[in-house]
Amino acid sequence: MLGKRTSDSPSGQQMFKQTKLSFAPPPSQRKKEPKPDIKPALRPGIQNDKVDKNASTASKEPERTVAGPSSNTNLIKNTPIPKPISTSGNPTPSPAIVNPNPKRTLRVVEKAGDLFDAPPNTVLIHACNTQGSWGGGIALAFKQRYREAYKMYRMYCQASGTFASRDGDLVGKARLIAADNGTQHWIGCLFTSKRHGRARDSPGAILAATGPAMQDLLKQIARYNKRTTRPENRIGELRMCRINSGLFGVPWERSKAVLEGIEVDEVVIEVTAYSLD
Ligand SMILES: Nc1ncnc2c1ncn2[C@@H]1O[C@H](COP(=O)(O)OP(=O)(O)OC[C@H]2O[C@H](OP(=O)(O)O)[C@H](O)[C@@H]2O)[C@@H](O)[C@H]1O
Repeated sequence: MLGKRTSDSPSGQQMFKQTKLSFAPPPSQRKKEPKPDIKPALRPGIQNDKVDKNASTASKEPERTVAGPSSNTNLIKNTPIPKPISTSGNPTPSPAIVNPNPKRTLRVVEKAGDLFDAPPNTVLIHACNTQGSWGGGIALAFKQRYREAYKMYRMYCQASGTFASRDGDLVGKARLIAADNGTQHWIGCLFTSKRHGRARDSPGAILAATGPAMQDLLKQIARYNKRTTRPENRIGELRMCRINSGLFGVPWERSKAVLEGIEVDEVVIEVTAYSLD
């Protein structure tokens, strides 16, 4: 689904407007954000006061430091609340049909394909431990592709006091990291297990952490997009692998069910889960 934000602070109907994007200017005309933050705000404990103060408990979304190549984006906005179904001859439809306040939940769309084959401004989401290790599975592929992002992730884990087996409070949280390799991708780290390998959390604990972690990530993305004035810099699409289903050993359908139960309010987000099979 394609959507375009029509102003920095869309309101009312604008939030629900679905249009195909075509705002990407040619490279020569691309402008940087008016106040480019030259600080890599992803370095907790070092350059971002907010992150520094809250590194162990909160996730602060980063600033992308340079306005890079743009692309069509397809941030998923709220779908309009369906109008009540009017049944002729029945002026008072059954409450089962008319829900004045329908719950809106995350949509999970599944596709076959390589997660990394994604356009700019896409968040690539994967499940992480809180120990600072991207040692296997798709995490290792992330590490090989996004070296600096891996360092940021590792540093964040260390700054959060979870390194070296100390108690981690990152479980159930997330970290949004700007990719460093020219792809204009973002990395969405969902901390769904404290440890990894044989010491990973139980499937129940991983599932319990998955919902809050995803919600935390969605908040970070929404905050980033809200404060980013240039549409070409906004995050447009969310993609994930079948999180938790490999080395973490949790059947994908169970994680998917958790994700689909996440309530979303202001902005309804759709996430596409890619798998190679
Ligand atoms: N290019 C690609 N495109 C699309 N899907 C791809 C793909 N490549 C692989 N997949 C699939 O992606 C799913 C997740 O499977 P994974 O085993 O990776 O992740 P997980 O979430 O179960 O576990 C997390 C822990 O694994 C790591 O390694 P370490 O513990 O550090 O060693 C972390 O650090 C964590 O701790 C499986 O369906 C794979 O088929």
